Amino acid sequence: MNLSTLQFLSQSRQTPELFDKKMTMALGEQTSVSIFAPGIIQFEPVLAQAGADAKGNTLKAPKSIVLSCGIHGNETAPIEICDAIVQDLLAGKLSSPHRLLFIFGNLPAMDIAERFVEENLNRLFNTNESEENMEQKRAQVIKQAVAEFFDNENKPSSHVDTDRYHYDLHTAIRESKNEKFAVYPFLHGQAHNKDQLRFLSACGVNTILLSQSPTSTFSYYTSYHYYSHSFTVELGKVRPFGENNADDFAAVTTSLRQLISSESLDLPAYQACPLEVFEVKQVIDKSSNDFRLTFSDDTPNFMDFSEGAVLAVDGDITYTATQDGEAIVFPNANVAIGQRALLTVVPCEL
Ligand SMILES: O=C(O)CCC(=O)N[C@@H](CCC(=O)O)C(=O)O
Ligand SMILES: [Zn+2]
Repeated sequence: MNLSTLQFLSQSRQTPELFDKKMTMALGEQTSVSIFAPGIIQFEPVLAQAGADAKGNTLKAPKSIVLSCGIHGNETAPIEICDAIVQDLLAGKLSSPHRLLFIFGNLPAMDIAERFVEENLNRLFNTNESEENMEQKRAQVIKQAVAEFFDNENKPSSHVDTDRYHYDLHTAIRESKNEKFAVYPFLHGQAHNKDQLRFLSACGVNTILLSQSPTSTFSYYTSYHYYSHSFTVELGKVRPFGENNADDFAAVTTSLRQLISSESLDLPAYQACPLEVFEVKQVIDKSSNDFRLTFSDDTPNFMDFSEGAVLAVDGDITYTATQDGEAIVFPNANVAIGQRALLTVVPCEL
């Protein structure tokens, strides 16, 4: 296989059978490339594997960085950003001192421009190992690739001393008052990392939601099992392939490329970052086909409500805002029964 002419994403979508077996190849003299499966590719610096440069000097340990996109097939902007980065790495236009794993999540859903084919892939990152449909099978393949990449024999002892990173890139169904935002998965009492928020701010992501409980999302999975600095990052609104405005993604594209290509980053001070932090107040699951939201489909994420305002009705159950300023995020009445249909958030201090 000629890596310099490989069109990794488009060939993964068009001829996935090419990548059915794991393969490892050299990319020039500096980089080893492993393809785990269609849409899953790793880049690893050869010298870093040996731990020393040509003169025998010990090298700084490389970061291990996972960039995932297309976990929802119609969230195209992150897919386009990661596709361009992978193409530049393969063509030798970009190089990295770090270990990189790119995951293009739901390839069949990309082809039909849908969030998923049979089941929401971002609700399958838990201990369940069923393989009854395409998304369940894909979740197992992704989990296996991540396990090999992070290699828990060398697991850090906490989130404090980790050099593992996972940015799961998405776009949202609705407009958002705060256009770019990130979900910081529940850390089970460990401290939130301000350097990570500085990096997200450099990406143009200045709104952070602190999750308060375990979830079955990909970012919670890597955070919990591998102690990576993990985030679900929402970069804007869902649009079809080719309809994303590159200017809207310039800061995140530049910052991700710097993260990949530099030993260390020059980030603004935490105090200088215009961050707004929220904590999740209510996680509202749909429990019946009678579930409905009380606000219109064009109500944006982060619209806030007064205490007592009715947000959703589910048969006999009425969900209301519990305090003034409680805001809605990810409202979706069309989810499967048992799944999250709405989050509410309130401002908080880190
Ligand atoms: O806009 C929406 O309603 C959904 C956008 C999206 O896919 N969000 C993620 C968030 C995952 C998390 O909470 O960490 C999802 O719902 O899977
Ligand atoms: Zn998504």
